[in-house]
Amino acid sequence: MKGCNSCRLEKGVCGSNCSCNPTQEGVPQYRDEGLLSALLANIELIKDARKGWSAVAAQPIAQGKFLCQYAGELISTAEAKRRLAVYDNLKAPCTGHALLVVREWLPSGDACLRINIDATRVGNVARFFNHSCGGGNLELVLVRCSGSPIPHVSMFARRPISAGEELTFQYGQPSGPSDAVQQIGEGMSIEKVERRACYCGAEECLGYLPVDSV
Ligand SMILES: C[S@@+](CC[C@H](N)C(=O)[O-])C[C@H]1O[C@@H](n2cnc3c(N)ncnc32)[C@H](O)[C@@H]1O
Repeated sequence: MKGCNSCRLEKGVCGSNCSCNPTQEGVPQYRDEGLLSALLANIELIKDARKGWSAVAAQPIAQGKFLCQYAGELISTAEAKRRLAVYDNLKAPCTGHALLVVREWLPSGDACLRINIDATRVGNVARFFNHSCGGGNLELVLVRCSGSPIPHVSMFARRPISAGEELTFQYGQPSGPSDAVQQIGEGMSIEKVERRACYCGAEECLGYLPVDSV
């Protein structure tokens, strides 16, 4: 199926929000949600042959420094499931979706708030942060501003980061009790989900990207 020239998704997925510009093929296109211009002074985008676009620190970043929020379309779980099914069926090079699913668990571990943020077409620089099986150098913190029931997914440096280091975090990490792992969705077995090779290079690398939870 012929995909959109810019966001690389199939035409049906590439909707009215898409900022595709066929004349700039190869340049990642997305709608800047405000923080990007300030961040670009400190973060560079480079293209890796196997991982696609990667964000790299242009100068040292102190431990604990706030980098950005994970911006994107806040969508329902039903819509997230629909999109993930489409994304999972895309063949290379149409592989780089950026739909983040975060769960905020109650302390009891009995229930959670599921937050689905799709930065595939609309987002900020966070959509270029790749996965590391070793935990990466960024951590996601759920920050709730007064009056808002939905927390912001905020990204901080979890250790000092050197200039030239790629900015990564661990995809698929639960936010809550350690046994509250993400589940493969009902009716799906791990064999039915195409595993994508991971090239994070961490010692702990499992060889595959975490499977998106549906
Ligand atoms: C949120 S996007 C990150 C930016 C992406 N590299 C791009 O070019 O748009 C997530 C996608 O990047 C790729 N990716 C991220 N981390 C990776 C890794 N460790 N190894 C291989 N591919 C990776 C996968 O295609 C994944 O679906």
